[in-house]
Amino acid sequence: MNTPSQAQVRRAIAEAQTIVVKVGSSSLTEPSGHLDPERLNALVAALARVRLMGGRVVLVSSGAIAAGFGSLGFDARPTDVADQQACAAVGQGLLMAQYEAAFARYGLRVGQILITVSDTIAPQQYRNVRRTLERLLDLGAVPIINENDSLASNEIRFGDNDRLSALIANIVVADALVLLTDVDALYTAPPSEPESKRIAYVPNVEDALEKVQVGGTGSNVGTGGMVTKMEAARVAAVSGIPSVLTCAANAGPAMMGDPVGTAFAPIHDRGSSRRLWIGFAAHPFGTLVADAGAAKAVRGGAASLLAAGVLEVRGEFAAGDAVWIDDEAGNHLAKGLAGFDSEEIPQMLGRNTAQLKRFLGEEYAHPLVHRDNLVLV
Ligand SMILES: Nc1ncnc2c1ncn2[C@@H]1O[C@H](COP(=O)(O)OP(=O)(O)O)[C@@H](O)[C@H]1O
Ligand SMILES: N[C@@H](CCC(=O)OP(=O)(O)O)C(=O)O
Repeated sequence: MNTPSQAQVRRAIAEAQTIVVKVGSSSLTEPSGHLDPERLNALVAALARVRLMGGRVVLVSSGAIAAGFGSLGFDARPTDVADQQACAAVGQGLLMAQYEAAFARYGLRVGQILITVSDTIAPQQYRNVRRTLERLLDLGAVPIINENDSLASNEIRFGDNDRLSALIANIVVADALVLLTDVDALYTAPPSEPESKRIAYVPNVEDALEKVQVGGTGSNVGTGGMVTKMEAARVAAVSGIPSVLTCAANAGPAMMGDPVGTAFAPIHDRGSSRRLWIGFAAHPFGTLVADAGAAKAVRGGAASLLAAGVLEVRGEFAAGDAVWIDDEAGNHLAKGLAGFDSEEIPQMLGRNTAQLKRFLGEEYAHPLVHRDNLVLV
């Protein structure tokens, strides 16, 4: 696709029918671990305006831990996982109560959805998330999403909501992604560096990743810093979704297409949201090692991975979990959703469909990974 101009990208954002907005902890809370209702209300005013003009708005809001730790007696954001889980349990309720009241002033309803990483992996959960979001939007409500921090642990969590917001943008087939944080734009280096300069437009975020010096969080409540925001902008861009990054105070102008913050152009046409989901969200639990023929077929794009072409299975996974498909040299060829549990697979290896049917039964005469569930990497 041709690279659009900055004006075209800004216009696409202004005309977006469905828009996903992500706001970070530092934009909603005080360093003391309490909500800042004034800033939250100002954000809601900007979102309500878009909603009342007919836009479909999905809010991905961080801030549960940062809104909860103060009232539980912590001086700073706790680092212990159980403390974080407890703070999130308290803070998420406070956050939603404030959002509910703020949106109600505009006659708008909100609906809370809390997501864990495992919900983004399992196909059935993925479908549930999509269906609930679509129905909420059809009913005119504003879905408010956060990671389910009370059930997340360090080993398996998004941690920040930046990447989650890009995945949500895919699920709801958003026309734009807005990343709101505590800096007004992406800079050539962390803004604390005296030489850093604002970047108004990024035509190709993959190229920019090499040129921009990105750092971690600048606040004591945020987590991902600019690294995860760039990753979110990249996922959106390769999914065909334009994005804009700015501070929460600029939410209104950013959604109106004004030249604030940093705009990121889409770099591909829009793909199937399910495939993007597999490619970006699903964490592989194991590996299927393809022989040379199967590797060639998978690389070619349109083939399923058949048991006849698989040499080895590694790891423990259930049918529907994501797995790597590697060649014999250990290179990742693709990511896909397994059609069988890992323990069922060894008896299937090397057998063609007729043999699988004869020796193991009809239910085994299927690909290990169907081509509809497979994404090249
Ligand atoms: N190149 C950069 N341009 C802008 N900000 C950067 C850059 N590198 C690092 N940062 C830091 O990223 C921070 C925003 O990330 P974070 O604190 O995680 O915010 P949030 O809580 O909104 O997710 C900024 O405050 C800034 O200090
Ligand atoms: N889900 C967590 C988000 C953690 C976090 O700090 O995220 P962010 O502010 O987006 O970098 C929470 O609500 O506290």
